[in-house]
Amino acid sequence: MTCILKVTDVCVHLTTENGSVRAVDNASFSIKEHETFALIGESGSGKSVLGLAVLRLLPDNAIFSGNISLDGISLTDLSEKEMQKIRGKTIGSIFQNPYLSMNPGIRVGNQIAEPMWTHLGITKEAAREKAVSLLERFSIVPGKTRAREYPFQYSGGMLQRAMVAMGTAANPQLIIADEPTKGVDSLKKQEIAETFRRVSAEGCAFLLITHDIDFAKAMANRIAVNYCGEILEIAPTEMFFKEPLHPYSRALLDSLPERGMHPIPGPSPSMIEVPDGCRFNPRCPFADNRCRTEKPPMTETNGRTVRCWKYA
Ligand SMILES: Nc1ncnc2c1ncn2[C@@H]1O[C@H](COP(=O)(O)OP(=O)(O)OP(=O)(O)O)[C@@H](O)[C@H]1O
Ligand code: NI
Repeated sequence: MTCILKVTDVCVHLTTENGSVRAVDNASFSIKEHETFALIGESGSGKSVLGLAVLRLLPDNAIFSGNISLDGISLTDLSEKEMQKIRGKTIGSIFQNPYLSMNPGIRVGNQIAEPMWTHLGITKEAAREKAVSLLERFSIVPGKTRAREYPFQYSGGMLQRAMVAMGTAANPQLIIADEPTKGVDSLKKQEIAETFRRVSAEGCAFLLITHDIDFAKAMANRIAVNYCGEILEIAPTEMFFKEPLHPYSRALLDSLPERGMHPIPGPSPSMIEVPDGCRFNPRCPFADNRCRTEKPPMTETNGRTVRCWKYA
């Protein structure tokens, strides 16, 4: 299967008064066509920054290095104007808060139609018609009436679905969904899962950023575990949940309620003064001298990739 997204050795450091925040370091992974790839890990570990790096929407204080290519085109070399064509067309994005992502003063139908007339080169009229059918596809009925309504007239779940409709309007090849289930109840979560599956069945790949591990488990083909700005393990979902290899992955799963809710010992590390060697070493029960001084490489082992000296 061909890769749709290829992220190679990406680093994003954010300059602040207190020093440089190492939000993303040496991130490398690729997402295949039709694949859902989930990036999980604790709050502040750099997941969203990595998603923004792919969209080239990093804040002004960000220092970026590395390469990101989409379908063979290096996004890092594109001008902002070229990048705008990619955003919303080839890459769709869905952010956690539908109230923030949707413009309160524009009719929902027009918001969904907009990426189609700007990116697909169809008339506004045709785009509006397509928006109506998209709404109906996501069970927002009757589409014609609903399209003329404003976001405040929608329930939270409907807005979430409308947002997915908007993110998928221009038939993107990849969707970046950042915390799509944050603050939604389990019924709505199921609805989101269903809409994602529908879009995925049509061939769209997903970069799913979430700390909802159950949602990642239900949706993803592969899981990447992020810790303190680094990816520590990438594994096929089933393998990962059956036998996580990295000590942090294990600790993360053991901290889940269904696995006994064992907290991970020790505090989360600073993102500015990051630990030497393996970033997890201060909290790792297996850490030895080398773990404290030398950074482990990403190593292929048993069908997955792990950044740990135990497997190097
Ligand atoms: N504009 C910014 N300037 C400085 N630091 C920032 C900026 N944006 C994010 N950060 C820092 O970068 C780090 C990574 O943040 P990020 O939002 O990517 O984490 P996350 O894994 O998505 O967390 P969450 O699960 O809470 O969304 C954090 O330490 C955060 O405080
Ligand atoms: Ni985030």
